[in-house]
Amino acid sequence: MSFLSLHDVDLSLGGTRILDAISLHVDKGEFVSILGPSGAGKSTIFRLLTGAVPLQGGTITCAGQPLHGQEASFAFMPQRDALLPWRRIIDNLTLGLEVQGIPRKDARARVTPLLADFGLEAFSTHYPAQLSGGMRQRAALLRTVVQGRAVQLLDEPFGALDALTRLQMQAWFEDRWRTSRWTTLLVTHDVREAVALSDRIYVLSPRPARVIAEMSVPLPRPRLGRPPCAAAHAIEAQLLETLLQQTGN
Ligand SMILES: Nc1ncnc2c1ncn2[C@@H]1O[C@H](COP(=O)(O)OP(=O)(O)OP(=O)(O)O)[C@@H](O)[C@H]1O
Repeated sequence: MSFLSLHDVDLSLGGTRILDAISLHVDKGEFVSILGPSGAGKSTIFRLLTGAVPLQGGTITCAGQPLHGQEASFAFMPQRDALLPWRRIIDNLTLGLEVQGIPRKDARARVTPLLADFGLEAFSTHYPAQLSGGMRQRAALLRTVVQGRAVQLLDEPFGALDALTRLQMQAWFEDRWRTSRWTTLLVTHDVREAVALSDRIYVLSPRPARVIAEMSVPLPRPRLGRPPCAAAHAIEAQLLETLLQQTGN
Protein backbone atom coordinates (compact mmCIF):
# COMPACT_ATOMS: atom_id res chain seq x y z
CA MET A 1 0.00 0.00 0.00
CA SER A 2 1.19 3.54 -0.74
CA PHE A 3 2.59 5.51 2.16
CA LEU A 4 1.10 8.84 1.10
CA SER A 5 -1.97 8.87 -1.06
CA LEU A 6 -4.18 11.64 -2.48
CA HIS A 7 -7.42 10.54 -4.07
CA ASP A 8 -9.74 12.82 -6.09
CA VAL A 9 -8.61 15.93 -4.23
CA ASP A 10 -10.51 19.08 -5.24
CA LEU A 11 -9.83 22.58 -4.00
CA SER A 12 -11.13 26.08 -4.68
CA LEU A 13 -9.71 29.26 -3.15
CA GLY A 14 -11.50 32.62 -3.26
CA GLY A 15 -13.96 31.21 -5.78
CA THR A 16 -11.14 30.00 -8.09
CA ARG A 17 -10.85 26.31 -8.82
CA ILE A 18 -7.22 25.32 -8.14
CA LEU A 19 -7.12 21.50 -7.91
CA ASP A 20 -9.30 19.22 -10.00
CA ALA A 21 -9.58 15.59 -8.82
CA ILE A 22 -5.87 15.19 -8.06
CA SER A 23 -4.86 11.58 -7.36
CA LEU A 24 -1.28 10.63 -6.68
CA HIS A 25 0.74 8.46 -4.33
CA VAL A 26 4.21 8.09 -2.87
CA ASP A 27 5.61 4.80 -1.59
CA LYS A 28 7.96 4.55 1.36
CA GLY A 29 11.51 5.47 0.34
CA GLU A 30 10.33 6.71 -3.02
CA PHE A 31 11.29 10.02 -4.68
CA VAL A 32 8.30 11.46 -6.51
CA SER A 33 8.11 14.80 -8.33
CA ILE A 34 5.16 16.96 -9.24
CA LEU A 35 5.98 18.82 -12.43
CA GLY A 36 3.77 21.55 -13.77
CA PRO A 37 3.63 25.06 -15.18
CA SER A 38 3.95 28.09 -12.94
CA GLY A 39 0.72 28.85 -11.09
CA ALA A 40 -0.74 25.39 -11.73
CA GLY A 41 -1.34 24.59 -8.08
CA LYS A 42 1.77 22.60 -7.11
CA SER A 43 2.50 24.53 -3.91
CA THR A 44 -1.18 24.39 -3.03
CA ILE A 45 -0.90 20.59 -2.78
CA PHE A 46 1.79 21.13 -0.12
CA ARG A 47 -0.40 23.69 1.67
CA LEU A 48 -3.08 21.00 1.89
CA LEU A 49 -0.63 18.39 3.19
CA THR A 50 0.78 20.70 5.87
CA GLY A 51 -2.70 21.78 6.98
CA ALA A 52 -2.30 25.40 5.83
CA VAL A 53 -5.54 25.01 3.86
CA PRO A 54 -8.29 22.53 4.81
CA LEU A 55 -9.28 19.62 2.59
CA GLN A 56 -12.51 20.38 0.73
CA GLY A 57 -13.03 17.28 -1.40
CA GLY A 58 -11.40 13.89 -1.84
CA THR A 59 -9.22 11.98 0.59
CA ILE A 60 -5.61 12.10 1.71
CA THR A 61 -4.07 9.27 3.72
CA CYS A 62 -0.61 8.94 5.22
CA ALA A 63 0.60 5.65 6.70
CA GLY A 64 -2.93 4.31 6.21
CA GLN A 65 -4.55 7.07 8.30
CA PRO A 66 -6.69 9.97 7.05
CA LEU A 67 -4.66 13.17 6.84
CA HIS A 68 -6.59 14.96 9.56
CA GLY A 69 -4.17 15.19 12.48
CA GLN A 70 -1.37 13.63 10.41
CA GLU A 71 0.29 16.90 9.39
CA ALA A 72 3.10 16.04 11.80
CA SER A 73 4.21 13.42 9.26
CA PHE A 74 5.58 16.12 6.96
CA ALA A 75 8.76 18.18 6.99
CA PHE A 76 8.41 21.08 4.62
CA MET A 77 11.17 22.98 2.84
CA PRO A 78 9.84 26.12 1.14
CA GLN A 79 11.05 27.72 -2.10
CA ARG A 80 13.21 30.28 -0.28
CA ASP A 81 15.52 29.04 2.46
CA ALA A 82 13.45 30.87 5.13
CA LEU A 83 16.36 30.92 7.59
CA LEU A 84 15.90 33.48 10.36
CA PRO A 85 18.60 36.14 9.79
CA TRP A 86 19.03 36.91 13.50
CA ARG A 87 19.70 33.31 14.54
CA ARG A 88 23.05 31.59 14.05
CA ILE A 89 23.02 28.61 11.64
CA ILE A 90 23.03 26.08 14.49
CA ASP A 91 20.04 27.82 16.08
CA ASN A 92 18.23 27.87 12.75
CA LEU A 93 18.90 24.16 12.37
CA THR A 94 17.40 23.31 15.74
CA LEU A 95 14.29 25.42 15.12
CA GLY A 96 12.05 22.63 13.75
CA LEU A 97 12.99 20.37 16.66
CA GLU A 98 12.42 23.13 19.21
CA VAL A 99 8.97 23.70 17.71
CA GLN A 100 8.31 19.99 18.38
CA GLY A 101 9.11 20.68 22.06
CA ILE A 102 12.64 19.26 22.08
CA PRO A 103 14.93 21.33 24.38
CA ARG A 104 17.57 23.32 22.48
CA LYS A 105 20.45 21.37 24.06
CA ASP A 106 19.00 18.03 22.89
CA ALA A 107 18.16 19.51 19.50
CA ARG A 108 21.78 20.65 19.11
CA ALA A 109 22.99 17.16 19.98
CA ARG A 110 20.86 15.80 17.16
CA VAL A 111 21.98 18.38 14.59
CA THR A 112 25.71 18.53 15.36
CA PRO A 113 26.72 15.08 14.00
CA LEU A 114 25.06 15.94 10.67
CA LEU A 115 26.85 19.27 10.10
CA ALA A 116 29.88 17.77 8.35
CA ASP A 117 27.78 15.74 5.94
CA PHE A 118 25.98 18.91 4.92
CA GLY A 119 29.23 20.87 4.56
CA LEU A 120 28.31 23.22 7.42
CA GLU A 121 30.70 22.14 10.17
CA ALA A 122 32.78 25.33 10.03
CA PHE A 123 29.73 27.60 9.74
CA SER A 124 27.46 26.60 12.60
CA THR A 125 28.08 29.83 14.51
CA HIS A 126 27.75 32.05 11.43
CA TYR A 127 24.63 34.02 10.57
CA PRO A 128 22.71 33.18 7.36
CA ALA A 129 23.88 36.37 5.60
CA GLN A 130 27.48 35.13 5.95
CA LEU A 131 26.76 31.98 3.91
CA SER A 132 26.52 31.49 0.15
CA GLY A 133 23.17 30.67 -1.46
CA GLY A 134 24.09 26.99 -1.82
CA MET A 135 25.15 26.76 1.84
CA ARG A 136 21.90 28.34 2.98
CA GLN A 137 19.94 25.82 0.92
CA ARG A 138 21.95 22.99 2.50
CA ALA A 139 21.15 24.44 5.93
CA ALA A 140 17.47 24.67 5.04
CA LEU A 141 17.54 21.07 3.85
CA LEU A 142 19.30 19.90 7.00
CA ARG A 143 16.73 21.73 9.12
CA THR A 144 14.04 19.85 7.17
CA VAL A 145 15.43 16.32 7.30
CA VAL A 146 16.67 16.47 10.91
CA GLN A 147 13.08 16.70 12.07
CA GLY A 148 12.79 12.97 11.39
CA ARG A 149 9.36 13.30 9.79
CA ALA A 150 8.06 10.50 7.61
CA VAL A 151 7.82 12.52 4.39
CA GLN A 152 9.98 15.38 3.08
CA LEU A 153 8.07 17.97 1.06
CA LEU A 154 10.46 20.04 -1.04
CA ASP A 155 9.03 23.06 -2.87
CA GLU A 156 11.48 24.01 -5.63
CA PRO A 157 14.41 23.80 -3.20
CA PHE A 158 16.97 24.80 -5.83
CA GLY A 159 14.84 27.33 -7.72
CA ALA A 160 16.45 30.44 -6.25
CA LEU A 161 20.03 29.36 -6.99
CA ASP A 162 22.22 30.35 -9.93
CA ALA A 163 22.60 27.67 -12.62
CA LEU A 164 26.01 26.35 -11.53
CA THR A 165 25.19 26.24 -7.80
CA ARG A 166 21.90 24.54 -8.65
CA LEU A 167 23.72 21.79 -10.57
CA GLN A 168 26.16 21.28 -7.71
CA MET A 169 23.36 21.20 -5.14
CA GLN A 170 21.29 18.73 -7.16
CA ALA A 171 24.27 16.36 -7.43
CA TRP A 172 25.02 16.76 -3.74
CA PHE A 173 21.36 16.20 -2.86
CA GLU A 174 21.13 13.07 -5.03
CA ASP A 175 24.13 11.70 -3.19
CA ARG A 176 22.52 12.35 0.23
CA TRP A 177 19.21 10.90 -0.92
CA ARG A 178 20.84 7.68 -2.18
CA THR A 179 22.20 6.95 1.29
CA SER A 180 19.15 8.02 3.31
CA ARG A 181 16.22 7.21 0.97
CA TRP A 182 13.97 9.87 2.49
CA THR A 183 10.39 9.46 1.29
CA THR A 184 10.27 12.61 -0.80
CA LEU A 185 7.73 14.65 -2.73
CA LEU A 186 9.35 17.40 -4.81
CA VAL A 187 7.58 20.25 -6.56
CA THR A 188 9.38 21.66 -9.58
CA HIS A 189 8.88 23.18 -13.00
CA ASP A 190 12.36 22.07 -14.07
CA VAL A 191 12.01 19.02 -16.33
CA ARG A 192 15.68 18.14 -16.14
CA GLU A 193 15.68 18.30 -12.34
CA ALA A 194 12.62 16.04 -12.14
CA VAL A 195 14.22 13.42 -14.41
CA ALA A 196 17.56 13.62 -12.61
CA LEU A 197 16.12 13.06 -9.13
CA SER A 198 12.83 11.15 -9.35
CA ASP A 199 11.65 7.56 -9.32
CA ARG A 200 8.32 8.76 -10.69
CA ILE A 201 6.93 12.03 -12.01
CA TYR A 202 3.38 13.39 -12.10
CA VAL A 203 2.69 16.10 -14.67
CA LEU A 204 0.01 18.68 -13.88
CA SER A 205 -2.05 20.73 -16.31
CA PRO A 206 -2.29 24.52 -15.95
CA ARG A 207 -4.82 25.63 -13.30
CA PRO A 208 -7.11 24.02 -12.34
CA ALA A 209 -4.46 21.37 -11.89
CA ARG A 210 -5.25 17.88 -13.14
CA VAL A 211 -2.78 14.99 -13.36
CA ILE A 212 -2.24 14.66 -17.11
CA ALA A 213 0.61 12.15 -17.07
CA GLU A 214 2.51 9.85 -14.74
CA MET A 215 5.93 8.67 -15.77
CA SER A 216 8.44 6.29 -14.20
CA VAL A 217 12.14 7.11 -14.46
CA PRO A 218 13.86 3.71 -14.61
CA LEU A 219 17.37 5.15 -14.94
CA PRO A 220 20.31 3.91 -12.86
CA ARG A 221 21.67 6.17 -10.10
CA PRO A 222 23.71 8.20 -9.63
CA ARG A 223 22.42 10.24 -12.54
CA LEU A 224 24.13 13.56 -11.83
CA GLY A 225 27.79 14.45 -12.06
CA ARG A 226 28.09 12.53 -15.35
CA PRO A 227 26.86 13.30 -18.88
CA PRO A 228 23.10 12.68 -19.20
CA CYS A 229 22.28 9.50 -21.14
CA ALA A 230 20.05 9.21 -24.21
CA ALA A 231 17.29 7.56 -22.14
CA ALA A 232 17.19 10.60 -19.82
CA HIS A 233 16.94 12.94 -22.81
CA ALA A 234 14.08 10.86 -24.22
CA ILE A 235 12.10 11.11 -20.95
CA GLU A 236 12.80 14.86 -20.73
CA ALA A 237 11.58 15.32 -24.34
CA GLN A 238 8.40 13.37 -23.63
CA LEU A 239 7.69 15.43 -20.50
CA LEU A 240 8.32 18.70 -22.33
CA GLU A 241 5.99 17.68 -25.12
CA THR A 242 3.27 16.81 -22.59
CA LEU A 243 3.68 20.21 -20.91
CA LEU A 244 3.73 22.12 -24.21
CA GLN A 245 0.59 20.39 -25.48
CA GLN A 246 -1.22 21.78 -22.44
CA THR A 247 -0.15 25.34 -23.06
CA GLY A 248 -1.14 25.15 -26.73
CA ASN A 249 2.40 25.67 -28.06
N1 LIG B 1 -6.22 32.40 -1.68
C1 LIG B 1 -6.25 32.30 -3.00
N2 LIG B 1 -7.29 32.76 -3.72
C2 LIG B 1 -7.34 32.67 -5.05
N3 LIG B 1 -6.37 32.08 -5.79
C3 LIG B 1 -5.31 31.60 -5.14
C4 LIG B 1 -5.18 31.66 -3.71
N4 LIG B 1 -4.01 31.08 -3.36
C5 LIG B 1 -3.44 30.68 -4.51
N5 LIG B 1 -4.20 30.98 -5.57
C6 LIG B 1 -3.91 30.70 -6.98
O1 LIG B 1 -3.72 29.32 -7.09
C7 LIG B 1 -2.86 29.02 -8.17
C8 LIG B 1 -1.89 27.97 -7.75
O2 LIG B 1 -0.90 28.52 -6.88
P1 LIG B 1 0.37 27.66 -6.47
O3 LIG B 1 1.25 28.55 -5.66
O4 LIG B 1 -0.07 26.38 -5.88
O5 LIG B 1 1.01 27.38 -7.90
P2 LIG B 1 2.40 26.70 -8.26
O6 LIG B 1 2.09 25.66 -9.29
O7 LIG B 1 3.09 26.23 -7.03
O8 LIG B 1 3.16 27.92 -8.92
P3 LIG B 1 4.74 28.29 -8.95
O9 LIG B 1 5.39 27.18 -9.73
O10 LIG B 1 4.77 29.58 -9.68
O11 LIG B 1 5.21 28.38 -7.53
C9 LIG B 1 -2.21 30.33 -8.58
O12 LIG B 1 -2.75 30.70 -9.84
C10 LIG B 1 -2.61 31.30 -7.48
O13 LIG B 1 -2.82 32.58 -8.01
